[in-house]
Amino acid sequence: MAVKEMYAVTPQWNNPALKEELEPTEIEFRNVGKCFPAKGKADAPFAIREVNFKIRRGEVVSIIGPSGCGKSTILNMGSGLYRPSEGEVFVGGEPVTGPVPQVAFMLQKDLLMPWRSIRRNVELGLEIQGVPAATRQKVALDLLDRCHLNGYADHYPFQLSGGMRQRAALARTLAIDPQVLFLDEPFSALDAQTKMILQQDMARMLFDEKKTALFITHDLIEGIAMSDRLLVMSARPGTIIEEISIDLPFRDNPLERRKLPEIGPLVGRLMELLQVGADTELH
Ligand SMILES: Nc1ncnc2c1ncn2[C@@H]1O[C@H](COP(=O)(O)OP(=O)(O)OP(=O)(O)O)[C@@H](O)[C@H]1O
Repeated sequence: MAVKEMYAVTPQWNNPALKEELEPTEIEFRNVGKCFPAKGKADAPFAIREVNFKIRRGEVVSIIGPSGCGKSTILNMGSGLYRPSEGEVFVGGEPVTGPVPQVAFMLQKDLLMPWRSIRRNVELGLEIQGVPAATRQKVALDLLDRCHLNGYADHYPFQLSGGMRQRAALARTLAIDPQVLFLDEPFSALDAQTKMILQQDMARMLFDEKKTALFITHDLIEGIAMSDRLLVMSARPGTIIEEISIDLPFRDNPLERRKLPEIGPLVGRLMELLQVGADTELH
């Protein structure tokens, strides 16, 4: 049975019409294109073209697509680091014309500062905002507790495992209390089990605090387990070729969602769209 047929009846827990009524649009890309002019070349090829999508407040949406199709470019435009060459980007209903304060980024590399303790790494964004030391410390310790790093506040990054460092990076990302999170493959450097545990923590926090997240992943099951919706992109110049609603329970519990029988057909559909194995002979 085709995936589209399987989900023809939209269940009550994830009725997009209901959500549309309740939640405003948080992120919108309207006909967005981006080209990067190369030195000495008159015409710059487009990296992405005619990218259109809307994300409502509290939704988690994953972008899946082949390497180089422009996923990070989309995140960089959403956070105001890059300007579109054509079209418009909106966050929180406002056009993005520079760095957006209510947005935070989390990357594959934790980028913790080696000379700062874990607590002082988490406090960094608040320090830049001029938040008093006592408040910063309270926020940081509370977040470290929620990220299961209780007792590691005075350690330095080199004393932590990869998974713990990424937990610290998550605490730092959440410290400024952003409404929107741009997550660029935050778990891809971790081993499979640590990755699943961190996905679980992240999913719970995003759900409990109704954060809006745009998430890049190459891991198809991770995208399905963590998201309300998937945006599937074509190869360069990247554009969105399909939107898939993940009408499954447990958006706050990816460990449970992974076990659902619907995951297999959804992975199959994504593999078809991404043409995984199409030009490879299997022996
Ligand atoms: N600052 C830049 N200057 C020039 N070209 C760039 C720049 N940033 C991205 N590109 C180009 O734009 C295209 C899309 O890059 P991007 O990093 O967004 O892809 P991606 O889908 O995130 O890739 P991957 O999955 O491999 O991380 C690539 O061809 C890349 O070389």
